[in-house]
Amino acid sequence: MSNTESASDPNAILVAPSLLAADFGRLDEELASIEAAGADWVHLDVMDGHFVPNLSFGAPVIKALRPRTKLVFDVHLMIAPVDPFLDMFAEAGAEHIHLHVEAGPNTHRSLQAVRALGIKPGIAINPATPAEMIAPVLDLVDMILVMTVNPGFGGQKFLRSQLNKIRTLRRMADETGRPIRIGVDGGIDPETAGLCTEAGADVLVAGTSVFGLPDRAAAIRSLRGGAVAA
Ligand SMILES: O=C(CO)[C@@H](O)[C@H](O)COP(=O)(O)O
Ligand SMILES: [Fe+2]
Repeated sequence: MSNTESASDPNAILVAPSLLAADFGRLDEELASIEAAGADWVHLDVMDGHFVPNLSFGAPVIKALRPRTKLVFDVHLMIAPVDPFLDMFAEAGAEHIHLHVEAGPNTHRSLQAVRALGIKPGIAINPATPAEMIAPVLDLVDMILVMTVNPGFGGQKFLRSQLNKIRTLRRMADETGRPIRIGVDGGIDPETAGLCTEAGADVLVAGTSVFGLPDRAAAIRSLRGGAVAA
């Protein structure tokens, strides 16, 4: 199934390769490779060296990449504070913005600001944060991003402890009566993809298991295969 066909199906499992694991010296070629390989979205990890102990790239890089691909820009902000930078990411071409429930005390305000900019809001949640922490903002989001590693780095080991949280969040999301996608981010490979989709996730964010393989189409097929088999 092509990227546009699967992305328009509300029941489809979507694959969002994380550019963090790409070759930063050839980002436009790397983007082209995942677009041709059938990726649904591209996941863009923004790190500030404060909310997480690493730096990646910011709005200027995202803006420069925007004309290079038709893929949906799924931006994961690992920054605190968030609010002063939202306009910048909107202007850069973000179509989704995930901000962390742990990033500040005014999560409602931040999510409302994302929506007001015409961007789909997502709430990201760290492994040590209980599912209930995002109950008060579920009516404001289109997506939940469950961190299945502690954020800050690619290539980490999947935390199985998050599977119960995915189940709980799937129930909470369904109870809203609105379609809310649940993404999983960190250590996702064909095996862990299956565990996550079985628990209720429907977006697979994957860096190493896509960009670490020379054949990106085969890598994305394997992720979808793992998910379907669950
Ligand atoms: O947000 C993050 C890390 O903080 C992720 O999006 C990683 O980029 C996923 O990388 P892999 O675990 O798939 O290598
Ligand atoms: Fe991410």
